[in-house]
Amino acid sequence: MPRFRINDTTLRDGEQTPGVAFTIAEKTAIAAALQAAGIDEIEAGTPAMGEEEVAAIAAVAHAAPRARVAAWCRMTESDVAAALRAGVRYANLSISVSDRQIAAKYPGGRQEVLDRIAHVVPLALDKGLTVSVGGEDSSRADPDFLHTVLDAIAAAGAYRFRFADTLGVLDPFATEAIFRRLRARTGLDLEFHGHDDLGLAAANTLAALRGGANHASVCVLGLGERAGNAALEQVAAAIPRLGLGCVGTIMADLPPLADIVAAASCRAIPPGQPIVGETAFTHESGIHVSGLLRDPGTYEALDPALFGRERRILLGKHSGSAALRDALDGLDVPHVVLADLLIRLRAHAERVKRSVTRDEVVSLLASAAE
Ligand SMILES: CC(=O)SCCNC(=O)CCNC(=O)[C@H](O)C(C)(C)COP(=O)(O)OP(=O)(O)OC[C@H]1O[C@@H](n2cnc3c(N)ncnc32)[C@H](O)[C@@H]1OP(=O)(O)O
Ligand SMILES: O=C(O)CCC(=O)C(=O)O
Repeated sequence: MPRFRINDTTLRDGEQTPGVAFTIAEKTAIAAALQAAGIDEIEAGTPAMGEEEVAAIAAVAHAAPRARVAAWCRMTESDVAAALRAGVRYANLSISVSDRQIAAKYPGGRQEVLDRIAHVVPLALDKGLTVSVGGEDSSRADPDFLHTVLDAIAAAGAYRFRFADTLGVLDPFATEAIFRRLRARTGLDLEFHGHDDLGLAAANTLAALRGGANHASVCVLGLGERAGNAALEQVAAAIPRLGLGCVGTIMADLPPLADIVAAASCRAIPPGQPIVGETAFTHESGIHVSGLLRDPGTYEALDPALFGRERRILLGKHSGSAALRDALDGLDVPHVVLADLLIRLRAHAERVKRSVTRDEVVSLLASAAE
């Protein structure tokens, strides 16, 4: 079973979510929760943003001494110098690799990209940093040039290449094929960083792992630039569930971690958010509940207890008689009354537009008897 590394970038790409801005106290609280949840690497921020951010990254490293705390840097000497001021031991040095971005950023074109890698990576290594190189816009890069970049990174002494689907334009089939080619080309560690513009970030991340990546770059709750990144909790839960491999993540710590991040980012967790949403383990439909009451495995792919959560069965418009009987346990309700009660329950649920409580059902039962 391969052991995949879960690298969280909530404090860097997650904070790039429009409108999200963490204080140092929030950053350190998130970092401590990430470490407690067994997250392998924490990308703590962008030191080039200034001395406040440098201090925040230093505080994160202090708050999570057991995780690998990394700084995100552009492929420049000055960004590396800023990372060193933050006192981190790991740096993710990023450079654009698609011709579209290269043309807009680097007057020296592809050669400048290769020259920067050859110059800045050894300089960072000399200063004691462990270096991963991020290829911005890798998904739109010329595959042959990407291979040249991989060779340049390996020659310069970095240990990992981060393939970024910066614009979120990949699908899982293409992603797996790309990673099979990259894996065949290089002995470097490979990381996938996916964006969710098409809602495929988590699926693409899993496809990259299938294809040969051994690191997943993710954000709690799928925060991140624009539509966000792959959600940490989805990727970490899916890897063992799908039999792809194992992770060091402590699943029961994911819901409290999500609560901390939601509060710090002033964003409510959508009720149906996988793993951590309020209704992620809640059932209403009659057919499901009838099956669940006999065997939870009939309609449950993930055991809520694994995530420190509980299964809930709620009454509503789609309830059936098994759910009603279960809710009214202890009350002897004849079959015909139950059938009438179901009709009343459906009408009531439509009126109130929410789940219906047991007390309300008992009142409906009483009014039926009048
Ligand atoms: C896809 C991603 O998520 S990439 C990460 C995005 N993250 C951020 O932007 C973090 C927040 N950013 C900031 O605070 C600022 O943009 C800073 C501090 C990094 C830079 O600020 P400024 O110096 O004012 O530059 P500005 O933001 O206008 O432009 C970015 C500069 O970085 C250059 N650049 C962009 N990517 C890279 C790279 N990977 N390597 C080297 N240089 C780069 C751009 O070409 C531009 O250079 P120029 O100033 O010579 O034109
Ligand atoms: O190059 C990297 O480290 C990735 C940067 C990023 O966030 C992206 O390209 O989406």
